[in-house]
Amino acid sequence: MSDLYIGLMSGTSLDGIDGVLADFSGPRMRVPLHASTAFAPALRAELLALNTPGDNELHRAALAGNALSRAYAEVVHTLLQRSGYPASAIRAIGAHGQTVRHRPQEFDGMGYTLQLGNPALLAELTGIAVVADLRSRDVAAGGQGAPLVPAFHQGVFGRPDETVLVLNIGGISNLSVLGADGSVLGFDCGPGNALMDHWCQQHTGQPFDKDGAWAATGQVLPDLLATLLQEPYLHKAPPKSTGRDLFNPVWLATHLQPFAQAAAADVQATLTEFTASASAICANSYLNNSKTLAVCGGGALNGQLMQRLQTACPSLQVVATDALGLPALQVEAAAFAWLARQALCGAPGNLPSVTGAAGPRVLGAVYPA
Ligand SMILES: Nc1ncnc2c1ncn2[C@@H]1O[C@H](COP(=O)(O)OP(=O)(O)OP(=O)(O)O)[C@@H](O)[C@H]1O
Ligand SMILES: CC(=O)N[C@H]1[C@@H]2OC[C@@H](O2)[C@@H](O)[C@@H]1O[C@H](C)C(=O)O
Repeated sequence: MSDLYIGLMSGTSLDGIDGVLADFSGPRMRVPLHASTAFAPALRAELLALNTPGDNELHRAALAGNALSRAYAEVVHTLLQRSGYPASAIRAIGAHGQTVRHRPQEFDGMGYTLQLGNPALLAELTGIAVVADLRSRDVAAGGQGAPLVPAFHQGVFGRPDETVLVLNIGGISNLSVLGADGSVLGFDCGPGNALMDHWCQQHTGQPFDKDGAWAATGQVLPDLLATLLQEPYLHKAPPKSTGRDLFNPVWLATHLQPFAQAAAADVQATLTEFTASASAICANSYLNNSKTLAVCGGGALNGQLMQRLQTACPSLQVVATDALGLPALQVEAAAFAWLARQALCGAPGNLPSVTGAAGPRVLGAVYPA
């Protein structure tokens, strides 16, 4: 009998939505289908704006949540149409929502993490149960609420004979350290594509630097790189998580002030090197006996970034997760299908060894079909 879930992810890159159909009926999860859609420009602009305090936020956040859920529903309908399955064949949708604030333990040890979306509307539009708000319970238990994917990474990429390192490079980058003994560590390394995307958009009008081709035309600026690498977050011990609350255009502009005369392509080359270095520092700190650094997220499609990462991690073979059986752009959405399944099974989704929560917790709120 099939055991089908849909996972939907729209992450900190704010590029759009990835959705997968995931089948858990066999001994190994399978992903028979992947669909993605870019955000409509107006929705993207509003979600981006809602990342920083502004006027009339509650109203605007609610409307943006509705628009996001409609876009999520379109991805679900595409997956159903292409697969031929009726809505009734899907047990649940794991819907991440759009993170617009992430301040897990900032305020007297109890903060919040906020993912916009309207899961009730998504359930209504699709006729499928929705599991949403997958981070708050971990935060309530004293955890970071992120990253959540390491437990899923362990199930899919973990090996009994060597430590496997998995690096997700989305808007923010996060590392999972999958021990041969089943132990799992994980934390956010720092910026992923967010800073490179911003600079590229500002100077070329393109939303991202395709294959890192623009960065490849520039020279890394050593003084700027050294300044960026001084960011205190990079030197904090885990558990830790971050987001656009820290790595945003204001942060970048502040660090760039003394380099106002620098050529834009050199800054892009330096941001690419910085992104690779911030992740490589993490990977190189947890080598154990690992041979492979498996990269997922859109960063895996940036050839220049992958090359810089390989140079910065000489003892590891840097590959996209495609080589390990799950394409780079499907991993996060598949993780949210898995998290929805955990919720319906009443099983924990978090790992206290990763998030620092007081214990394992069943994550998410369920909106029945
Ligand atoms: N061909 C490509 N060349 C260079 N960069 C690419 C390419 N394709 C995608 N990207 C980068 O990947 C980003 C999207 O990655 P992804 O979908 O993993 O982000 P996300 O879901 O927002 O991630 P997260 O939730 O982990 O922050 C784009 O914004 C872009 O920077
Ligand atoms: C709060 C939040 O949305 N965090 C995201 C973000 O994007 C990458 C990194 O920062 C990671 O911590 C997390 O996403 C993945 C899916 C996670 O929870 O594992």
